[in-house]
Amino acid sequence: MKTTIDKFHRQAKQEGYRARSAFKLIDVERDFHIFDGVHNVVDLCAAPGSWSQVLSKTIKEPKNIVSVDLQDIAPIEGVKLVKGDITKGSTAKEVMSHFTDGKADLIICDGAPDVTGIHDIDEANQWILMQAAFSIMAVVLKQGGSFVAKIFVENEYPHLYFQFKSVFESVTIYKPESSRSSSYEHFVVCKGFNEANTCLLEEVPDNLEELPLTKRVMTREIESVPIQLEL
Ligand SMILES: C[S@@+](CC[C@H](N)C(=O)[O-])C[C@H]1O[C@@H](n2cnc3c(N)ncnc32)[C@H](O)[C@@H]1O
Repeated sequence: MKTTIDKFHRQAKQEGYRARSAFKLIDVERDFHIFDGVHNVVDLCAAPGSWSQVLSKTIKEPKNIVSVDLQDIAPIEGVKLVKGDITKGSTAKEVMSHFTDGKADLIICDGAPDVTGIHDIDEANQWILMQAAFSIMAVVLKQGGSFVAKIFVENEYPHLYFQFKSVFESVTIYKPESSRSSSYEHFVVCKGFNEANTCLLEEVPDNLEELPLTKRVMTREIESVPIQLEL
């Protein structure tokens, strides 16, 4: 396992990426072709910026890449930087202000909250972050678009699959080769967004945390929904 960690870390340095996470997005692209025909992208929770570096190198002109994080991100060629909290509706509105002629083709989110060390709290915080990304996706993604988000809460995968499958043609829960096998992290890779039934930007409250969590609305029957795991 150490060899694998070293390999991606070393490769990131050699190729000028700010973090080894770059290879997780490269793995997703290799296996799902999420960049095909894509020009407008939102990278949520983007600092220090290795996913945005991959986008900057790979997405073809004319491109519009908007990257958001609570923390500052050092400039990346061709990338617009937004400093903001993705749990705030005002951030969704600011992201949209960068798309003057339409919406995004692709939204990606590698969000990870500050770790408290208390497992249940850490899981709940990651879930809230992923749900915030889903809310932004629902107003910013265009019909037919794709969405990729990091997930941690294994017990919630069936709920999550049901939630995403209601608005996407295909949903896969995926473990990239470059993701440490010791980490619980997976990525939900969704393609073919159907924007019918999603809300309008004007309906988004400034604080998304005021909305009830989808997790609490789900019932146990939903746990029988089959999920596609690619481990
Ligand atoms: C694993 S890092 C992302 C790495 C990035 N994909 C890359 O390749 O460089 C997780 C990021 O989530 C950000 N984050 C956590 N909570 C956030 C929030 N509420 N709004 C925006 N960003 C958040 C953190 O600041 C951190 O930079």
